[in-house]
Amino acid sequence: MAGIGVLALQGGVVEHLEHLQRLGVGATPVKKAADLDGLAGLIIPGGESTCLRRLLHLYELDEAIAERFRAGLKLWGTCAGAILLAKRVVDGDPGLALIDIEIARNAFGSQLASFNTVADVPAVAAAPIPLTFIRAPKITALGPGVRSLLRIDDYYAAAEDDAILVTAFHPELTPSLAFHRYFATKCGIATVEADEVDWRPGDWTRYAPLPR
Ligand SMILES: NC(=O)CC[C@H](N)C(=O)O
Repeated sequence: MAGIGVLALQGGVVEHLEHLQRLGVGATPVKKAADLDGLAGLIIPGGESTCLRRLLHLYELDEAIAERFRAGLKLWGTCAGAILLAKRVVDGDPGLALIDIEIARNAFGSQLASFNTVADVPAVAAAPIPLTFIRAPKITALGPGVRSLLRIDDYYAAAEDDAILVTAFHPELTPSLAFHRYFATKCGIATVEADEVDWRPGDWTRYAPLPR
């Protein structure tokens, strides 16, 4: 069965694998090009985008991912992963440069400006979704062919084209499985019913905002 890989060089890997497993989706850590064999989708996790860009190059995974992408591999970048997938990085160098968006790194300020919020994302789930932003970027412009999934204030927090999903936040660090289910569907992979972790806005504290 085709599954979904999680790039496992640096950053938030385990939490993505666990969310996929809760949905009954085959989940594989990807450390080298051969690990991409047979995958329908790849998640590029959050972490540190300059570090990830260098590691992708060092392990020759940048070329391998671009090649598989041209052959139909679907991609989802969360936070640093979204930065790596963007064609334009404000004041920075692009990485894989595969989706026509502009993105600004560290756009909320320092790590202390990390925060949780809750938003309606009608294309992804009927109920509001919890969102965790950690020294997050802002998606500042969308090219033709890219759709907004969530706009907040002056930025896009989630967007997609036909083959790539990008989120400025970290769904894998929340109790919600909605974005993982959405990406699995985009990859043509069926998910199991429910197993949605029960939560109510305001009562999930695992990643509460840091004290000032
Ligand atoms: N949570 C994250 O992935 C943070 C991204 C990080 N600030 C960067 O620019 O690489």
